[in-house]
Amino acid sequence: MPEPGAAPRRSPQGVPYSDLPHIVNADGLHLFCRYWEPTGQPRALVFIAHGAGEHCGPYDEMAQRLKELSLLVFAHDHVGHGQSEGDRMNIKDFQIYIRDSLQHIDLMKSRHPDLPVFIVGHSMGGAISILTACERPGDFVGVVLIAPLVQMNPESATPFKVFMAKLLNHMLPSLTMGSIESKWLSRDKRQVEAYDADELNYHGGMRVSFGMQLMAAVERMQREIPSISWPFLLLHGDADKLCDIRGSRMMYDNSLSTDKKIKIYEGGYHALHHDLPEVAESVLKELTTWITEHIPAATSQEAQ
Ligand SMILES: O=C1N[C@]2(CO1)C[C@H](C(=O)N1CCC(COc3ccc(F)cc3Cl)CC1)C2
Repeated sequence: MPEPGAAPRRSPQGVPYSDLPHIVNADGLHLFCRYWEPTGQPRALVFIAHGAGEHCGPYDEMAQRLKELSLLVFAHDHVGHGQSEGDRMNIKDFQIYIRDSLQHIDLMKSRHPDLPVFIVGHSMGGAISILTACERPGDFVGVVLIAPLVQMNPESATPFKVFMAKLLNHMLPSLTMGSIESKWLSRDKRQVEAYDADELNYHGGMRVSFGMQLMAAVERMQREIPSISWPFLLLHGDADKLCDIRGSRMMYDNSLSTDKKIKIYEGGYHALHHDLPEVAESVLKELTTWITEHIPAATSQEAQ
């Protein structure tokens, strides 16, 4: 409980967290949460991990489709994103995103101990999803990855640029590099315009220190992927300029998982779930079908 008489903690947009669904992370930061709860008995829990600079609001359509299938969907804005506290798109350790995701997942599991759990992650949220599932390999029935950040884009991360980023990180960690070029998110101009107009997205430059945390996460995934054995679905566009498709191909080829599927979208841009309408619809169908097919059949006592 807050100190008596203390000013209420407010979101970056000035809304008291007492008026918003939220959790408080291990560092005392308030994270804004969203929940999509089906009317009847839920069949599974689905955690959605959003990407860098965005927030969990744009996943509403996806979450509604999952809710219609009696799945209980939940998400939060990562530290420093959207309506959560924290320096905008800045993190001292990528592990914080994973720790917070596990905190929220554990909270929902405590409320629904008998439900299977899935994770859906996009881009940096895909990296968070992969590393979260690696920390708890037995906890998740399946992981769905939409254009996950697995490998650096070799054009933008040449050895020279990586060397310079590491050097700059020691000298000027708060120096900003370029911002996320929204034109590469989607071939649908309306989606790009919506992204650019969304004030909950971060449109500033990416700090060198944040880039370093992303690189560290990429290096950690390279080490973890050969021991991955949990089920996953990979969806990636082959015209993705923000997260190279070679990362998804490498994960598919080098993981131990026997239950894995990769679907490549010819000409698809980065945010496939917000790409051309026919692609976005296909992604929703692939994702909802894969998840429902992976919900374990009810055991005899559950069926009664
Ligand atoms: O619909 C959506 N998708 C979003 C936004 O809105 C795209 C964004 C997202 O998460 N990424 C796209 C950019 C990428 C940059 O990567 C780096 C940059 C510097 C560096 F030094 C090392 C790396 Cl790895 C990270 C992943 C989420």
